[in-house]
Amino acid sequence: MVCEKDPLVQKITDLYDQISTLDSLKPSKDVNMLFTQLVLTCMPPTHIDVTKLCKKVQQMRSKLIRICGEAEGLLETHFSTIVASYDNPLHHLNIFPYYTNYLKLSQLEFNILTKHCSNVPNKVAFVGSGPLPLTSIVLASFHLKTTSFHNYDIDPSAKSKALRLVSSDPDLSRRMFFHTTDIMDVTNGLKEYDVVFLAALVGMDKGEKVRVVEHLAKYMNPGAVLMLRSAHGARGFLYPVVDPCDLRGFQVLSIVHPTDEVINSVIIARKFPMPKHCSAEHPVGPMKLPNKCFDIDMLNPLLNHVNLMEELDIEDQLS
Ligand SMILES: C[S@@+](CC[C@H](N)C(=O)[O-])C[C@H]1O[C@@H](n2cnc3c(N)ncnc32)[C@H](O)[C@@H]1O
Repeated sequence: MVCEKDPLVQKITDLYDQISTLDSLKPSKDVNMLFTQLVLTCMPPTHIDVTKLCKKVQQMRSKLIRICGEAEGLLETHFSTIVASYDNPLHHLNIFPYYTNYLKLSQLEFNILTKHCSNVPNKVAFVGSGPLPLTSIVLASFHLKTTSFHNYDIDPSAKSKALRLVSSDPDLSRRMFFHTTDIMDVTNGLKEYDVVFLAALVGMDKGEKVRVVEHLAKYMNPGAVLMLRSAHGARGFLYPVVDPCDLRGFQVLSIVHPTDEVINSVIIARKFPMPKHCSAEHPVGPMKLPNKCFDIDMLNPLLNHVNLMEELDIEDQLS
């Protein structure tokens, strides 16, 4: 059990106390300084397992994740507006301070996707795309150049802001679509996608995340791929952690934990083909191989020498 006496937890708690008393979470010198300190504190690999926190620290973590989510939304809105003020917004994405992080995260997600999928996806959904849909833009621009991207966001302002970024680009304006809706209200439309990305901030606690995943399991096409963003170690104080056991209805193929400035872990899973004895209401549980398969490879050369830990690829185990 990890409690508040742990030195790392004490440091995170101290930063939480300062951040939670800020008048506003909008980007400013103080906000940027505190969140930079928080990210640098949570980034290094650590012994901490956020599923084993004492009640008091768990409560602080839940509040901190929501605060980080709100601040991230405000940061993306702030920079989306600045980038959109240029004639060719897509040539100015590097104004966003975490643009290179998204380049690396999208490269990693593309490498993982191509490792498990032989065909180039025709249609991809990104759930929780936000006012600055960098993942869709980077994947569409550099990696999946014939794929169409359907971006879903519950926030009405996200669509109008995102459209201002891509509408001046002849290629992306034809391949990028934006929908304002709660993903829980999208049903049979989910069947159209070869790949669904689920943003880290959709489902802010375990219960919410599981409900979203179960909804996707119910309506996604059998055999379609789900790419989820999670967190590992102390990074679990910044983002919700997705446990393979939460992925009922999916076969978990690989889990990758970057150890550099790419904060999110990446999980790739495939929706089971619907067995005869199951129905959409009662999806089959995840095929989770015994834990002995979940060895940690410090560096997997197949993934372009990105600094990461990879939990062994399940499909290799099955072959
Ligand atoms: C701020 S963006 C940040 C995306 C971030 N890069 C990530 O990977 O999570 C997260 C977006 O998810 C959206 N969102 C949260 N819950 C949602 C839901 N149930 N359906 C659709 N969008 C949702 C929020 O409105 C927000 O704009």
